[in-house]
Amino acid sequence: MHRLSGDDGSNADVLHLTRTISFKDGIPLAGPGPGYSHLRDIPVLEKGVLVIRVKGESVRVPGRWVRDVCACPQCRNQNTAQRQINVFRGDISRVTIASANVSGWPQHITVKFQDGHETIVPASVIRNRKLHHGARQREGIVDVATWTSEIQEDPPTVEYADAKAGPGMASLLKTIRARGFAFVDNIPATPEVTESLLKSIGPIRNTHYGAFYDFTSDLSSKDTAYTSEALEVHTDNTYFTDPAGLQALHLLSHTDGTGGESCLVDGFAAAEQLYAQSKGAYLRLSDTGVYAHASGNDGVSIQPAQAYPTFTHSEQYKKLIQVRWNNADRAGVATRWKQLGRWYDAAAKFDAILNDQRNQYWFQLKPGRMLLFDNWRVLHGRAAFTGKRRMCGGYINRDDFISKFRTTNYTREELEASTVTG
Ligand SMILES: C[N+](C)(C)CCCC[C@H](N)C(=O)O
Ligand SMILES: O=C(O)CCC(=O)C(=O)O
Repeated sequence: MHRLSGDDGSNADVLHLTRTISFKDGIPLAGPGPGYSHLRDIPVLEKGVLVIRVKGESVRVPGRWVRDVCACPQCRNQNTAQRQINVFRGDISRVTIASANVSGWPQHITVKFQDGHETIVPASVIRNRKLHHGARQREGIVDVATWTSEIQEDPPTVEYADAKAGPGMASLLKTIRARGFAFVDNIPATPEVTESLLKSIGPIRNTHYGAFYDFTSDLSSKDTAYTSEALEVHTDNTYFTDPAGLQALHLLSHTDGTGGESCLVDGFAAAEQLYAQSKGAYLRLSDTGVYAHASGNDGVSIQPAQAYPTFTHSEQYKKLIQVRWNNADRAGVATRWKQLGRWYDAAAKFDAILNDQRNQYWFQLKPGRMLLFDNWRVLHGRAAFTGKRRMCGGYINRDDFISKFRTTNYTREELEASTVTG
């Protein structure tokens, strides 16, 4: 068991995600037992809190969880299956349950919130909340310089003419390692040149969106990126076991309309702020796995190999190496019922930091200025827009990104010294 100091200073046992795998006849039997298949008792409402009985124990269900899992058209995009609400802020974060209708049990319960919103919670959703249960060269470590909105004064920028190869490419990738992103200026505003530059860094990852992407708001892929809606800041690919390391966005055109401004937040800076604000919350987001999904496209139902925490640390260097955060694509929190409320409290703190304008860098992308950012660190979002907006770019694997950084910034001897003996 991994003991955490809870926000209220209490010792909270948080089941560490490392599972005990016992081998029987060579067949690995992994993980904890079945979910709440024994959930027979009808949930009851006690003073506005839904209470279920699990293994004879009364468990309080966080109201935010009930709303968070609401699958009605208002709360969940019926085309993309993505969440369209944010239970961490605003009125919705404070709503309590007014009544619960259990006439549909054991199939479902219908919960009515104080704001009048009704949520049908299938019993399967409750049951299925199973307990899911060396060197600097080698890792391409550089001194990380975190930033907040002041980065707008002097955003990291490299000229395309320099970035194409050699020292310019080394400088571009070192800048991204240190700051989390860089603009490539005066790049020809064509998909061909954009793709070529990306390929000079590493292979473009092929996903269910295709490889090099050139998209607009036509829902050609069932994801809200393919709409004209606002996107709150997020990291991409939280539904992949291995989210892309680099993401490129190059606006090719935007006609007959306005909006679509881009926003970046340094996830490492936000994590630092959370740690300073509440170590308990930071640790909670470091030790609680979160599932994510990509389910909109026909024939696509992607989930990561396991639930990964919001903050991942290098076991070797005890450094924060990855931030994973996507409110729309989140699919479930792998923790006990009794810890769920604390996760939501910690997540709400982190969401507030991300949503603090002092941490947000807003700018308008334009043709000829490509954005390249570290998708393991920097969150990105956009404002809603009107008109025709065409964006292109691509994903590059984390390992390919670090590989190119290393091979352009270190000599072969340094690399061999750190790779073989580090
Ligand atoms: C970049 N491209 C437009 C191809 C896909 C965007 C996918 C966005 C997805 N919700 C995620 O967060 O990963
Ligand atoms: O359209 C944009 O500006 C960004 C879309 C987005 O967030 C993404 O492609 O991941």
